[in-house]
Amino acid sequence: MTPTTDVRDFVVNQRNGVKGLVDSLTLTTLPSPYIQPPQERLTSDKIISSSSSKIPVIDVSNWTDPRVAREICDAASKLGLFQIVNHGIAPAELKALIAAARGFFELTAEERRRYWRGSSVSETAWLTTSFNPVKESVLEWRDFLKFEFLPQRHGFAATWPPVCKEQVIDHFERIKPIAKKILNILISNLNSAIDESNKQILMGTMRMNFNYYPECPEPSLAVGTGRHSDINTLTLLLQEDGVLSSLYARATEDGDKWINVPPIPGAIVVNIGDVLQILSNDRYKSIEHCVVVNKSCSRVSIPVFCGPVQDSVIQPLPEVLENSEKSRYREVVYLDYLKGFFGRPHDGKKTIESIKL
Ligand SMILES: O=C(O)CCC(=O)C(=O)O
Ligand SMILES: [Fe+2]
Repeated sequence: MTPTTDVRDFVVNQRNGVKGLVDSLTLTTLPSPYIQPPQERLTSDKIISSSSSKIPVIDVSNWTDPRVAREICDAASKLGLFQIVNHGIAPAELKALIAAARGFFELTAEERRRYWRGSSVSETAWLTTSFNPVKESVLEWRDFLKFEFLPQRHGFAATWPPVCKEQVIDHFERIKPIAKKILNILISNLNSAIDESNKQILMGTMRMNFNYYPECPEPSLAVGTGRHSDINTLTLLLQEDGVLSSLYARATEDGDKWINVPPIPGAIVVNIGDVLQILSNDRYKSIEHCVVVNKSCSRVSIPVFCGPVQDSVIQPLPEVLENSEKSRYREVVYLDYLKGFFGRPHDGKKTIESIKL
């Protein structure tokens, strides 16, 4: 990269990512394609202190304890986000996964580029930058590698990067039963059950991101991940320990106030996605969240997204509408919903709003 190279071209079209940008230049100011308009910056006046409002931390060491179900359903219907501890995945396994993600981003730009979206050597893993660079007027300060978990397809992971392949498969396998237990609790609380009619909607697909946020010369002007709610059913996110003040959740549905979701060693952040909000006809809330970047250190986060298969029809569960309650959403095929979300820049809860009746 030379001083005259166009930054957007270097990062996006030449497939270097923002990691490639920080590695090839000593940046002292934020390049203009990353400068967010003031309304998108998370300034301190928008942040609620964690002493006045807290993210629930739920001990799930005994899944059959009615307290666990109560706390999960309560958190899903209020904030739409909570953390779980004592979930059974060993801290050393989580650390190994974070190290594997860092290992991938420490490969050379040329090695990383082999996985770039559109020409990746793997059909089920691809790397890209920002969120939707074609549609975004301002880019997000993030690269991410996405994995699709297709255990029924022979050799689905054969071409995944060797530096992280084993850890990613292990993590999918460890997260799956935990996601299932949480979904079971949430769905039972709606007087329904996970069965043949809805299991492909609830967790027919599992995807994982390695999100990588490089150190940023002027973090207050940038965003790592812009405001959005996840569109799937349930997300289980691993944050890297020690990188504070990064993930923020909207504190109230109206108003521009945000609360930090602090990393707790060994914990997993769980958030409700749009599909669960729709299935429950608004009893559960998908939570808007965003990520702030850091001046002195990079950060890795690893969400696992459980969600519907593409041809699922998404609408409130029949049990929820039993007492002639009206559906608040028009039914939608998940593929169309995906296209709506991925077809525009991150924009809060615009996708779910677009199908509100
Ligand atoms: O980096 C994080 O903590 C959250 C990332 C996120 O919201 C996402 O990948 O959907
Ligand atoms: Fe998210």
